[in-house]
Amino acid sequence: MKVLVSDPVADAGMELLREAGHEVETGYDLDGDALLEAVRDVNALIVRSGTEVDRELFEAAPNLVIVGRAGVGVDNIDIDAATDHGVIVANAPQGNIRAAAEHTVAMAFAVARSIPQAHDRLKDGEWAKGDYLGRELNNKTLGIVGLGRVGQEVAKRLDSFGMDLVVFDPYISEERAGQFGAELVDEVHECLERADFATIHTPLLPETEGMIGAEELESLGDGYLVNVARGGLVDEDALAEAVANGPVKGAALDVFAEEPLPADSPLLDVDDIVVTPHLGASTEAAQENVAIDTARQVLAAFNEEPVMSALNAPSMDESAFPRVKPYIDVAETAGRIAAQLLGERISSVEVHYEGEIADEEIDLVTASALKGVFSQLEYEVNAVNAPQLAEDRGIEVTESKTRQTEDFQSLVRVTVEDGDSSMSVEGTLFAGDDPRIVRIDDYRVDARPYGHMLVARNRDEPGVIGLVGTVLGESNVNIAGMFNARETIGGEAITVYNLDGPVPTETLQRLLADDRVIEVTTITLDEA
Ligand SMILES: NC(=O)C1=CN([C@@H]2O[C@H](COP(=O)(O)OP(=O)(O)OC[C@H]3O[C@@H](n4cnc5c(N)ncnc54)[C@H](O)[C@@H]3O)[C@@H](O)[C@H]2O)C=CC1
Ligand SMILES: O=C(O)C(=O)COP(=O)(O)O
Repeated sequence: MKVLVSDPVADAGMELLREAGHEVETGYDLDGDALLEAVRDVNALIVRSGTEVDRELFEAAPNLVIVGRAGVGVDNIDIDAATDHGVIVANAPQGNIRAAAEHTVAMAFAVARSIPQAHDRLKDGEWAKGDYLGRELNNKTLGIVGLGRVGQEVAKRLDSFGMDLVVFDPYISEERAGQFGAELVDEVHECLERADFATIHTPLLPETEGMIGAEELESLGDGYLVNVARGGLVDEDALAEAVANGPVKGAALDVFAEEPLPADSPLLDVDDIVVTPHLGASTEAAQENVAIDTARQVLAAFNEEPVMSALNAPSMDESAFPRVKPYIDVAETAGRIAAQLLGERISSVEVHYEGEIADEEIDLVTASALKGVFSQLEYEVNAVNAPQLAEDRGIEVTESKTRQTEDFQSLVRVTVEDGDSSMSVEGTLFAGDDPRIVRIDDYRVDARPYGHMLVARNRDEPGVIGLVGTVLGESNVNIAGMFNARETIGGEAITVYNLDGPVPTETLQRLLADDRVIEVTTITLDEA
């Protein structure tokens, strides 16, 4: 497989990919058409915050399986576009959070003690001791906006520096905040009003964009703002104004709405605004961590294993995967057969689980059943985009589970419906890993799902199987195996054939010309 790394990532990650036999190329200066050209034949793209991964890029990269973000923030990646194209987006949500938290603490001290300003003047030969009277963090209140992974690490560190902690985060509980010695408040304004130092740690989302504007800075008053999260969270013009002319005392920023920060940014003109060029994650340890984590996600995607930190695809516990994996294939096959047999547009899909499989995480199995159902569509469907596709088309998807089972250790049943008609297909595993289709509609069968198959519904009369054998034989289609099941003697029967090749359309027409044959459907699956 081919991997393009378009932002600088530690060697440890690239080594892992190379050791696994993959081709890894770097292209740190690529953008525009050069980037689109470079992704044309790649299977994975690894980025940090520097690469804009937009819809156009996904359109230009037909072989892309995964975009790995060697870090936390994915605001530079169009995840909806990735999902539409069936591409996994995975980040590395743990490896750099301590680095980001330490940088936050460093920035708070830097601005409160004017370290960069004093440093510059001393380097210029000036002993400006009398010009700086800083503020201590000790005994002050820290307002944390967003108590997620980084926010929590910051809370732990600054709590131990003697700060009182107030948190605004609408998605966490009071108990959770309490575990970090913090008080949860309901309004961002209250958090900022009480804060001597405010620090932001939310993702950049449409809902959080510009969340700290002129009014919020007014609430902060004579305090300091630290932003090591994302530039777009803060109105930069309002901040420059609030620090230059009051009321805000100072700000320390690692991130900017536009990066690199344009030279004419008003932030650069204000002395009490301390800036760093997005260095929060730039430590040796953090870079090694996220590079390795990202490479592992890419390898998992290449191996069709669950991608643990996928943001747009179902995942599961690594230890459970070996138990669930065979059912992923069974569900896809059952979905594929059910949809092909129904042969109409589909308004709902139900995936039912019985037996031991009912105890497992089955999101990936259901996604795979949907992939099977949609496999006849003209474009590439996979477990990443199939659930989205169902939603986009207004197809209702339901799951049901029961621990009880009649005959098999575990069973997956996929039922597709459109209005009055429906079709159910049940699959299981014999001897732990041998996939079998054990029911089609109301018929119990025992069919091996692979290669070219023919499912015939016919009247249960003598000679029909002979007819099918003769007609297939005359078309030079060899029967590799077959299973016949019937409702009642003389009623309807269903026969499933495994064939060595495809059935020509005229052969199907010849079969249908016999009035004992009610319906014939060909199904194409992967070879065994
Ligand atoms: N400067 C740098 O190099 C780095 C920056 N980051 C950035 O730091 C930020 C935080 O990262 P993590 O803590 O890992 O993310 P996280 O997802 O663990 O935590 C985010 C927190 O924000 C909260 N939140 C969401 N919407 C909110 C709202 N409207 N108001 C208040 N809180 C809200 C969530 O409930 C969650 O607790 C991200 O923007 C990330 O990209 C992360 C690492 C390095
Ligand atoms: O992980 C994050 O969210 C970061 O902001 C780090 O960004 P970077 O990988 O240094 O471009």
